[in-house]
Amino acid sequence: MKNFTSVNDVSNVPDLVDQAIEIKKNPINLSIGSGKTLGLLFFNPSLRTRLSSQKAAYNLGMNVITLNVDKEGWKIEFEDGAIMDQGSQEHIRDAVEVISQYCDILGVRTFAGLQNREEDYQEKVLSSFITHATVPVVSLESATLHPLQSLADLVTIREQGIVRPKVVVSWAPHPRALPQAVVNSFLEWITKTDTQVVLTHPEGYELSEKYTQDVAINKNQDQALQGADFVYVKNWSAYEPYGKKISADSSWTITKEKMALTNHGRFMHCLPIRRNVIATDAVINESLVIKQAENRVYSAQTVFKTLLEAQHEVIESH
Ligand SMILES: NCCC[C@H](NC(=O)CCC(=O)O)C(=O)O
Ligand SMILES: NC(=O)OP(=O)(O)O
Repeated sequence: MKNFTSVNDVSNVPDLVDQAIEIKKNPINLSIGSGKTLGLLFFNPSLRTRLSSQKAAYNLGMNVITLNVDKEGWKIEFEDGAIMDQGSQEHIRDAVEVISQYCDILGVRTFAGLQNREEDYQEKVLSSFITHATVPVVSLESATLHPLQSLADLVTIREQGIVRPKVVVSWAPHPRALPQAVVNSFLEWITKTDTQVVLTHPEGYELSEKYTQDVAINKNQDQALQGADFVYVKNWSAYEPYGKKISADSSWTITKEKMALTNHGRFMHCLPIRRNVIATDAVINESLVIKQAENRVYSAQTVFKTLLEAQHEVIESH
């Protein structure tokens, strides 16, 4: 593994899930990361990703340096060849080459701007990091994907021990327009496992075909929920017209009554969650959301360990 930015960086998804479950049993392994530094750069807010990545790094004996670029950094320029006589103060090329010297793994969080679909789906910011970094780059949620979350979600599902579960992925209402990253990513990871996946959303919330081609879609939420073992819920804004909120239909909120349609289904959400909008308190309080967040530590730790081991192999082979 060179970078960790999507499921395509992983050769065997079930194996990686197994590794995370093994690490969770015995998480402290201080030797592998001793003397190594994890750099974390945030262009957007975070609670779980920031803290679980730090905790994972500490479990491996690493040091951690963090910069909230949006609040504390210089204003970054992303255009090659830009004449920087306006607002931006530092070019991404210089920033990333400098940061690469300070760390052994570089994590980046950069949400979709939701203004320009092409720019977001080309992963303009994350791609600049990959181009200019001289160390492995880990996505801490990018414009279109959130692989550390998806790995933790697969660990959480596997821990329930259900053979070939039915996993229903449902849209739910939200007061703001949100990115498609979490749902895109979950779909590309869950379809690499032995599960039956059904996606449900209102008319107009179709995702990019890239992420839905192997997925059954049923736009009747009640029908989709029948027999579900897991109900993975997320709001996202429209892919077309891009980034727009086109419904606030509260009949899509997940309630106890909706969960009663499932096969004792377990509710899942990446957090943060708008309570009594996405789902009711009663549903969230009995859900897997806290376990998902717990598993973020072991998902990050598995990825950092894999990347550190790959670096050791390169050094030894020289
Ligand atoms: N990292 C987890 C999700 C992050 C982001 N949610 C948010 O921005 C929610 C903010 C709010 O509730 O206003 C998203 O949907 O991609
Ligand atoms: N689920 C998740 O990524 O949470 P944060 O945005 O708080 O990191």
